[in-house]
Amino acid sequence: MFAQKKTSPNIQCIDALVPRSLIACGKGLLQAQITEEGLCPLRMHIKDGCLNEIEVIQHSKESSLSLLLPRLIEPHAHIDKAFTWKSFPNFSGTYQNALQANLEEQKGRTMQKVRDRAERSMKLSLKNGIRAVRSHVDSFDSSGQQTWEVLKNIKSEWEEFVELQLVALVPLEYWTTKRGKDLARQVSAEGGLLGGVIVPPYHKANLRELLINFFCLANDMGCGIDIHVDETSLTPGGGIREIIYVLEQIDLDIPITCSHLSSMGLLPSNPLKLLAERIASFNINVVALPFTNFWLLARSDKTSPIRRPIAPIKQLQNAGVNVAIGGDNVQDPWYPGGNFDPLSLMAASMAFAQIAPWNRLGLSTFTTGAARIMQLEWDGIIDIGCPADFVLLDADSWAGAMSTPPIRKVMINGHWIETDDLSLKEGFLSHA
Ligand SMILES: O=c1cc[nH]c(=O)[nH]1
Repeated sequence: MFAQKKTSPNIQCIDALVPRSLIACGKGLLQAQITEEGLCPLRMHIKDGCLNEIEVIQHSKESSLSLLLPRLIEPHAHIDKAFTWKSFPNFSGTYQNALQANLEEQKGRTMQKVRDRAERSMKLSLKNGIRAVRSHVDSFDSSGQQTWEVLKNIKSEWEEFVELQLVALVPLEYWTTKRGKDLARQVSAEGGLLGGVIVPPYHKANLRELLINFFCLANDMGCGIDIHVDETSLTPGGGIREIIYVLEQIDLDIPITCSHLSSMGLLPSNPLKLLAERIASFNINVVALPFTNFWLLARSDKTSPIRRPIAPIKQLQNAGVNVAIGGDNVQDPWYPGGNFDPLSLMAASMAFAQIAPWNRLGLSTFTTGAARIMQLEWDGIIDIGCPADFVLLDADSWAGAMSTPPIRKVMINGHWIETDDLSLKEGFLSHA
């Protein structure tokens, strides 16, 4: 099924269907066919780890080509607690019980346990076609220090294969303490981001003070911010309004990402539009997290929820906000499913949020939008000179790719990766 060949010792070609919305506008590509799903049949010439030439090819209904994408991005994960569901389940599925089980799990954390979970997360990410992961890290006190230490090592061990960004996740109050400030210095030195949580009840005066302290600390340290905001169905948009109130008082020179923004989706359309415009005016990025939100929020024992709290992805995009979609928790007290599979997340997002990958803005939530949030070196646009960093799917249409998570091959800098046996990292790169 996968069509590849070598045309000379160091040039190889892949004939594939490539999303039109990810191809830089090359004059030579204007005559390329475009399928009804927005896919162009192209011959990709790869040399010295980069895309060297893009050639238009003919494609008929009978000839079957595979779908080729830039490797994808996980902009919001928790690899330190992934796979803890078995020991710390949360059968009630409530936010409160998730938090309680999470805190229980932290008490018995060892460095080995964190390493095992993180390695499993990174292996799955690589195998499933992910090139970068941003993980929030429970960073409170001494267990947090140990977790951070392990993940710092994992980050450098994996850098050749998957870029790992780390966000220190602590209560906002922690950033006012001496320990918090020491942690911020450490995170800054290690190139990480500062994080936190804002959920109701919102005590405005106190929250504003905490936010000013947090923003100024991050700014002084030169650290980006990625904060859990409004993961709730109560007081719609209450936390993000306070963030904006504070941002109006201070000047910041750091990137800001708000993850979740779930309750904002419950606002009526006019206030929602105005709030989205204010979010855009402060260049705040948003990461929507449908799996965890649909599982935890708007719960009641006897009714199935009809109105679902989730970031209003399309309204935010229409207002000019950069939005990505993340997988969030994987098999932990916050969500029992998930597998670091971006294709499964894409398929679920079709149902959760009517996000279609043949739509440019829809696809951007997994590709260019997510790359911008993580400030990755490559924006994910397929162009001459871009890295040959691809995932090739055993599917010849978007519908096929979304119906069952497809078998896939992963290429990094022009080399196919052997992902069948992920026990040894050294064995990943196939130089054949
Ligand atoms: O792990 C966490 C922590 C907060 N909120 C989540 O959804 N997951």
